[in-house]
Amino acid sequence: MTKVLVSDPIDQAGIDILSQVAQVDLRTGLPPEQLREIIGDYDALMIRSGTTVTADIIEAADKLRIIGRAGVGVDNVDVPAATKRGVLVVNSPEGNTIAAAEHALALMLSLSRHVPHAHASTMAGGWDRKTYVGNELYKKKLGVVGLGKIGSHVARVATAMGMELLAYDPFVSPERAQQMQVKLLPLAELFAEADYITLHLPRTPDTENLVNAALLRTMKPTARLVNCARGGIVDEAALAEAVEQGVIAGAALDVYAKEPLAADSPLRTVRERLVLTPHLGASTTEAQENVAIDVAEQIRDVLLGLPARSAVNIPGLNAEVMEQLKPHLQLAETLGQLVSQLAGGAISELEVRLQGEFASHPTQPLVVAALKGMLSTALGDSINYVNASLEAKDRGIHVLEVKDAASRDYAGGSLQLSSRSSKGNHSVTGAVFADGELRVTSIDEFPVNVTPSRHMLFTRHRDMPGIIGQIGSVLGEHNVNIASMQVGRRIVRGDAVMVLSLDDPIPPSLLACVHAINGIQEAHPVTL
Ligand SMILES: NC(=O)c1ccc[n+]([C@@H]2O[C@H](COP(=O)([O-])OP(=O)(O)OC[C@H]3O[C@@H](n4cnc5c(N)ncnc54)[C@H](O)[C@@H]3O)[C@@H](O)[C@H]2O)c1
Ligand SMILES: O=C(O)CC[C@@H](O)C(=O)O
Repeated sequence: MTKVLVSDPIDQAGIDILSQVAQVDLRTGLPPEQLREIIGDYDALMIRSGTTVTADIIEAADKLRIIGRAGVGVDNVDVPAATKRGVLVVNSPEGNTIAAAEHALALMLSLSRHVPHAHASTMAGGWDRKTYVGNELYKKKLGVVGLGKIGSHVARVATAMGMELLAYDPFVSPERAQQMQVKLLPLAELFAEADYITLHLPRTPDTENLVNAALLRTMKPTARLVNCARGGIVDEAALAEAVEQGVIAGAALDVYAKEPLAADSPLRTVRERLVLTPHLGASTTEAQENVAIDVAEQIRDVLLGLPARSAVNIPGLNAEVMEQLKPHLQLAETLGQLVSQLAGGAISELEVRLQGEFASHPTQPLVVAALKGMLSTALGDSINYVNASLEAKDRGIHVLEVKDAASRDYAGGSLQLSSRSSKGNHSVTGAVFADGELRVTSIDEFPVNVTPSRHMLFTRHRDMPGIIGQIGSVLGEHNVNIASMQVGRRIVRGDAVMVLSLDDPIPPSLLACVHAINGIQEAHPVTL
């Protein structure tokens, strides 16, 4: 029975989707050691930000095929460890964009009009209209750090509110910024000029403690900071001090370096001008339904053997690409299996050559498929689209990608894989014909026209009378039935290759007899 563990609270709509294909166990708040103990039973894990999936947990996850993060950030998942183990990580890149953007705007308005503090004072019996005089956002400068999905929505709404938009995002083009009526500035200038600063960038080694004491000191004393992105981007102790001492006019945080926020965090001692929420950015009914459906559908699809649309650890290979390139990926995988079985040993270099029309397809998915096929000969089912590139790298396999658009061999182009190993070099070429059929079109540069089949035998031999008959007789003596046969040669009575499609696997004793035939130079059984 396929089993999915849901270890954080998710919307029922997600549970309903998962229940179509699996037994769903909802067990929230598990301590890490307990999660480690039970994870081995599960095929899929669905989480929000509450569960941290460490390398240790992934190590114990013997059956796990997919981790689904119902949200954007996957910083609570050890993605490299998952990749290494061949576990797919998927997220919901857009399901909570609006929710997070609106929370950042809510925090900005809370700061400018002192809403939380005025509320607390009124609830405590007060009627204080002097202390809580605010400021308008209208005509103020808003600095957006990280102009991605959430930052862009904040920018659009803030523009409509009459704010002047500044932004810092090293990956956004001046054209895009101009289109959004946003002035791109270096980070230091943005911090010095803005009246409000809102952070919408990921936490990475580059952005950790980006907003530190020194940067906070460059802000205007009237300026305010909002972080609804990720904890750890702001130095919390430095921020508490800057707000307390009036270095800046206020700050609002939704996310923290360590969550839940420690009881003794210096942030909890700041009584005024600081607004804290407990990671509520994505907590709207709408966003929770969106992300639960988005991620549950991907888990369901992957458990059914279909591709995921938002895979974090297979760059460039989403469901759309996989559907479009399906026969081409199958060809790359098949050629990968063929070349590794022809090589018969550890391959040190693989050249992936996209010829003619093939060169118009994205290279990366085809390379991954070729590596998956190639490595599956030795590693079996443990190799997949997730870990193929990493495994190849770990094994020191040098991968070369060549695009030769000028080649005109087949209408749809062709794909050639060439391997180098201590036992010699081999190459196989294949094409996808108009009917979607795969063909092997050359082996070691000898032209053939072979439809790949489950059991095959490849020989390299002298082109001389009688040799084909002898091979046929040996197969017959071993009760191995030939389904089809192809011979390829470049010159008469020179070297030749033969490809036999067989109905049965080749026993080792048969292979020894084939090798013993006079004129046979190489014989390789292939199983696809
Ligand atoms: N508080 C919440 O509940 C909540 C909810 C959703 C998302 N988030 C967080 O919000 C952040 C943004 O999410 P998104 O969906 O907009 O992501 P996104 O990928 O669409 O945008 C991120 C932007 O940050 C930019 N960026 C990367 N490094 C940068 C750097 N060093 N300096 C400046 N910009 C940089 C990128 O170019 C990109 O444009 C993420 O950290 C995400 O985890 C928080
Ligand atoms: O799960 C949550 O509520 C937070 C999600 C949010 O931080 C995200 O990165 O999508």
